[in-house]
Amino acid sequence: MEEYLKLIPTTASLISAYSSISTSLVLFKTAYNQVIPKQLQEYAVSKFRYCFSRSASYATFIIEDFWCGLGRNQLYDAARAYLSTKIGPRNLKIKVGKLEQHKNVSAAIVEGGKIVDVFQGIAIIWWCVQEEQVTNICNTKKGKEYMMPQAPSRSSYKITFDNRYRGTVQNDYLIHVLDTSEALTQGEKVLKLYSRLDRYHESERWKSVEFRHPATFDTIAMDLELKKAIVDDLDRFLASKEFYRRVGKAWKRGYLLYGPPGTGKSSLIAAMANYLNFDIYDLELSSISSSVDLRRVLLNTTNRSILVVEDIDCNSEVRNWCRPMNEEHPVPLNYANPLPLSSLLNCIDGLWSSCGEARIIVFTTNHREVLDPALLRPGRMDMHIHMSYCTTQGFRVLAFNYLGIHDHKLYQEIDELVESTKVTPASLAEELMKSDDADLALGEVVNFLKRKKMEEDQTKEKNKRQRTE
Ligand SMILES: Nc1ncnc2c1ncn2[C@@H]1O[C@H](COP(=O)(O)OP(=O)(O)OP(=O)(O)O)[C@@H](O)[C@H]1O
Repeated sequence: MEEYLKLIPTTASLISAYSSISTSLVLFKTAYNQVIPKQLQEYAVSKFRYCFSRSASYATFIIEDFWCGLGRNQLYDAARAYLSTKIGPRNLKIKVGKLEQHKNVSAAIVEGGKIVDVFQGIAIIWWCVQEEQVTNICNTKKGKEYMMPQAPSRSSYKITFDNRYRGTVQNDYLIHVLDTSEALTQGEKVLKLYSRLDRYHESERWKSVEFRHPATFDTIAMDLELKKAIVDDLDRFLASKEFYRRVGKAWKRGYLLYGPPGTGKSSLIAAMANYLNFDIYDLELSSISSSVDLRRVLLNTTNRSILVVEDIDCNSEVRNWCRPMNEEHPVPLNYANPLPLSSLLNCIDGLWSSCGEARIIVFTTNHREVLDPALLRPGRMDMHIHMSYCTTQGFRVLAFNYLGIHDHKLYQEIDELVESTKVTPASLAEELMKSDDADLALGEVVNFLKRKKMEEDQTKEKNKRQRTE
């Protein structure tokens, strides 16, 4: 035992060993700095780093705001939301702000800022990078300076990590970032309405504005059974991801809305978008110059969105989708290089079958009867929705929207008039808006309907006379 005790160093001997080691280190450092030239020192350090980096090499992923010029990079947006939760006291300089729809102030890292995240024991370093805007000042032959147009500045995130964990980062960590950001932003989504400039402006990208249309299925005045059928169809479609995957079809649904102007086609699209929480892409076909352009435009739309092509019977590019001219609906043909219907539908089928996410396309027309049967064929547009003149059920919905009433003594008279005239919900909505007082507003509706009925009766009488003459 005594033998073993002798081997344990005393406190005094430990202190003396510590002081001699630290003195030697200081002496070594001084000698190293004084004797070894600076260049040689840097060479030694770089060699040391090289040896070290061979055992642990670092990989870098770059996440740009736009993905290969094709569209917005979802991962970039997700990273921004994700990183806002990772900001800590070490981030001395951060950006702060608040959107109208958010309850709290949000934070974001500044350009050049760094965040260290740990996932399954792997350290992942994030950098926020912003490419400088390039302003080129050029000289003309006459010596005058002029500014070249500025390229828009691009933002990106850079992540660095030990390359040995590349698979985990690529397959698990980035999915974790996407999932976390989705959970964080759930319920905060502000719908967007995207549109494009015409083909003469160099605008490849969609421009968006916030979409805050108040229409919902509750406020749409239409046949109740038809309304229920649309809602059920949308629900079934959303729940059928597995079905579409199994049968190898693009997870998309097409709706053709037809009916006279002012019957609520645009309102129904807005109600669908609000119900599904989908953005809207308003595609003006006259802005498309070729099939290649169409492809690029469609690639730039995001998943879970509604692509709308309004008034397809009026659109010059699709007039060849219409039957030849007839007296009632003069539709001139012979447009130069119109975009064939098949191009649009094939392009949609081809592109959307690989996106794996729900997409909806809506065509609207005031004249379904002039459309090419190819568009009306089953399988092209899944559901044809007739937006009709106002019905008595529809009027009840409108009256509740505008006056907040379920019943009124004038309803019986209004019902009879509505059933015997062709009035659009838009024109009735206009009458209802004339007063907040239900008696006055409904009085205006009765007068309007009586006038309408008289006009219609007169027209019928005139037509009858013309036919007998
Ligand atoms: N079915 C409806 N239910 C509720 N409101 C309606 C309905 N139809 C029309 N309206 C009212 O009339 C306005 C115009 O209707 P909307 O633009 O939706 O009709 P539309 O059929 O798309 O017309 P157009 O063919 O001219 O584009 C709407 O803003 C809304 O206030």
